[in-house]
Amino acid sequence: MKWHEITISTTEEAIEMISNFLHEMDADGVSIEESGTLNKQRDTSLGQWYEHPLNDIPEGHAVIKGYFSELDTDVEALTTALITRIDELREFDIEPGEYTITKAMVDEEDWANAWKTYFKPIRVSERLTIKPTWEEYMPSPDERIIELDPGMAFGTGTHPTTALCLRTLESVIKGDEEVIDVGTGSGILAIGAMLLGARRVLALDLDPISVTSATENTRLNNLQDDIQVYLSDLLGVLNSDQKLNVTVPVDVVVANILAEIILLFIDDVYAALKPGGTYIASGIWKNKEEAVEEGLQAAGFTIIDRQRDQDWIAFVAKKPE
Ligand SMILES: C[S@@+](CC[C@H](N)C(=O)[O-])C[C@H]1O[C@@H](n2cnc3c(N)ncnc32)[C@H](O)[C@@H]1O
Repeated sequence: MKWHEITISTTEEAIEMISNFLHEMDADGVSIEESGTLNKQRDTSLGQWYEHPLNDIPEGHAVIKGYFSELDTDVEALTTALITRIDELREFDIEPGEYTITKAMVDEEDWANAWKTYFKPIRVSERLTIKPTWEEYMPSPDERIIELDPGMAFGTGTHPTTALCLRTLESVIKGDEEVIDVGTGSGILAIGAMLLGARRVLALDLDPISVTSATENTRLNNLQDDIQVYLSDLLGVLNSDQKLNVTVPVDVVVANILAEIILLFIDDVYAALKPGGTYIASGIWKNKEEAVEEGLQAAGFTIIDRQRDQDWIAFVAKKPE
């Protein structure tokens, strides 16, 4: 099936109103891309999580796209109505700038895959490179390749929190560890841990789309015998009678989840680790740094390192021997 894609290049301040207009005009889908800055503070009050692809949109600008069925859309009438409504924004002190509107026809397939344009091989740490499955790449002899098709799941490696975890795993994994990856998303950290020398990884996520994606990526990297992917709310699966591929307590737990969630289950992580085990806690925006630091210490952990990327922090904490 084909779709009309209406693209509006405008200012950031006009995003909310223009995307509302598109919804009111019965768009079947609306996508918003802002400038490639990755460090903006976002509303995470409902647990929302944002991953922006890098792009070439200037700071303060945005590109909004609305998708309308080719079957029942009068695209000329729709564009005229849209221009009228955008021009009216100035009366409400919202400046859409010198906006442009362009129209195109796209296949459903193109629409679902548009984000892939920005996802290129990226060397994320000394030894690890993330390679989208559809890209050609010749690694150097010391590089280990994470083959990835994240689909709708989080975890392309372009987000600072993922990169922080992979770099930290590189210093923590010495060989033969059993690891639990909580909130595995695309499975990227589980795969990274295996490539760095871990023996086995239990990869958990609450979201069925992530479980499917992580399972597929595990297969793409030929690690299906070493990584077990489960649908689990945090460490919930450890309390079930499910047969697991790791023996709890384990050597390493890694979690790249929002600070609010990290704080919820620190005691469970502590219990799931061997004495001397390591907890890599990431996904922490700078305004929650102190709270997580206090939470880790209150649970009994010793903080041995903290890494930063932009305004994000990853803690490396040890359970005493
Ligand atoms: C920021 S993404 C991290 C993905 C990947 N590990 C990475 O580092 O790029 C957070 C993941 O945690 C999962 N998640 C959120 N709450 C969860 C919960 N209560 N239990 C398990 N997974 C959860 C989300 O579905 C999402 O896949």
